Amino acid sequence: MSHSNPPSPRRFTSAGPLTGRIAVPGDKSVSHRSLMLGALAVGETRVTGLLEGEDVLATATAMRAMGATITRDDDGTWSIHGVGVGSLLQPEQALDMGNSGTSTRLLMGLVASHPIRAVFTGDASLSKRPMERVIEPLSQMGANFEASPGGTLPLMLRGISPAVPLTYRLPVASAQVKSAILLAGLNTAGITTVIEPVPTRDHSERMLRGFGAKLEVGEENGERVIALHGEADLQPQAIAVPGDPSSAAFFAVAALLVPGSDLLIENVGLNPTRAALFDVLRDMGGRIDELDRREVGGEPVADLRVRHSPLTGVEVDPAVAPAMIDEFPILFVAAALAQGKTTTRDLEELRVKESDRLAAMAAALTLAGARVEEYGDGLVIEGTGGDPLPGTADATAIATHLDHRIAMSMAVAGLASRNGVEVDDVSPIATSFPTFERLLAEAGA
Ligand SMILES: O=C(O)C1=C[C@@H](OP(=O)(O)O)[C@@H](O)[C@H](O)C1
Ligand SMILES: C=C(OP(=O)(O)O)C(=O)O
Repeated sequence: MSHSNPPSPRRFTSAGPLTGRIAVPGDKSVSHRSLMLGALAVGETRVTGLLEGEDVLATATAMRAMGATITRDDDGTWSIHGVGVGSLLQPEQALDMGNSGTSTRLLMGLVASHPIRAVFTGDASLSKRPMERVIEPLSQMGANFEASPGGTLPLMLRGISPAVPLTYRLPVASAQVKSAILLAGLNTAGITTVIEPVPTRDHSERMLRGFGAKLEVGEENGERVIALHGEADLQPQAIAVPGDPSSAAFFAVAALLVPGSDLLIENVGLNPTRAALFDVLRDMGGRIDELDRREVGGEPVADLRVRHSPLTGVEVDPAVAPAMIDEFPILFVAAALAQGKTTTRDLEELRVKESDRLAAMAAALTLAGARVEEYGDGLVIEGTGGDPLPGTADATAIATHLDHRIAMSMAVAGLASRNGVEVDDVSPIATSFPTFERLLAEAGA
């Protein structure tokens, strides 16, 4: 789980166009939440299309350690027998969260309002990420923390029951912080309220309602107000997880960049709080058509037909950033091959993901021959106008810093390069998209 294995370097080179149809694995955010909410419902929740990536498997292991029975049938359907809100057991060993920020922060919320103690550990990347953003509101609800200096993992959390309901205005746009508080609110008498000045992905709200929690979403002074009624009774569900738009993003950009490509990506989740990358790519001139729009598991989905297109640089509106927060690394690759300049700003949050994604992508694209300027809060990229990037020299490899999205973004850059791009370690890709390389091969790249 924690990537102690030796790194697996890989060179990605231009091959043929991407064609045919592929299906990307299930959405990571929805998969985590299916396991967590299933573990809190009494009875059997069944989940199809669950992402079987390391991050989600870390959540499954943690929920088992706290009492849920979680199994996988031969046909790939997952079954979760939950313990009920308020009945999580104290885990006997430390919860190893691997590389996963979502597992860590959301589970901290769950533990916070149960009378149990849990130790959270993670890999070298996760151990640098800020946890103070959840420690602060969960402490206000009554939980007690012993964290490493700077509010990082490893940390010990002592939950409390009854916890105190909280009204909390998010100081950073973060679905993980919002979700941690709402999950803590499930076992807290009274109403727990989160105020979001900037809307973030709303899977928690949709799924909490789907599981039968009483949750109201309103608007006050232009801010979203989410109120959860505590001591909830969750009902088991049948969940079909839509394909992950954050995974589809790599194939969409690859197909736009590689001449001759015409690729169908099936069953892509297009929740408006997630899908802004596809709008930005269309603004850049990308031919991305939505076919057969429908609903899967309470989320809008469509098949995406993506054709090679000349792209033009754009100024990305900071207001759309939360709806494409994980897609900036791959957008930067698209920008590196567009005609003219792409400007991004207000992206400080990218510095506290699995890596500092502004610094990592600026260094990586520069090494591959792109023209990139790094600022405190964003990148400005002058594209090649469609010419392939030079690529990396034989003895140099892109540093991925245990960050799956840097590895996959630079793999796509390799497909659109003259000499190929060497990535120092592809093993982190298994955290969110274990079938990435197989699907690249299937699509002909
Ligand atoms: O709630 C979630 O499932 C996620 C929220 C986002 O993180 P932040 O809340 O830190 O922005 C995102 O980057 C992450 O991949 C998944
Ligand atoms: C930021 C990400 O995930 P997490 O925060 O769960 O590690 C991501 O998948 O890009």
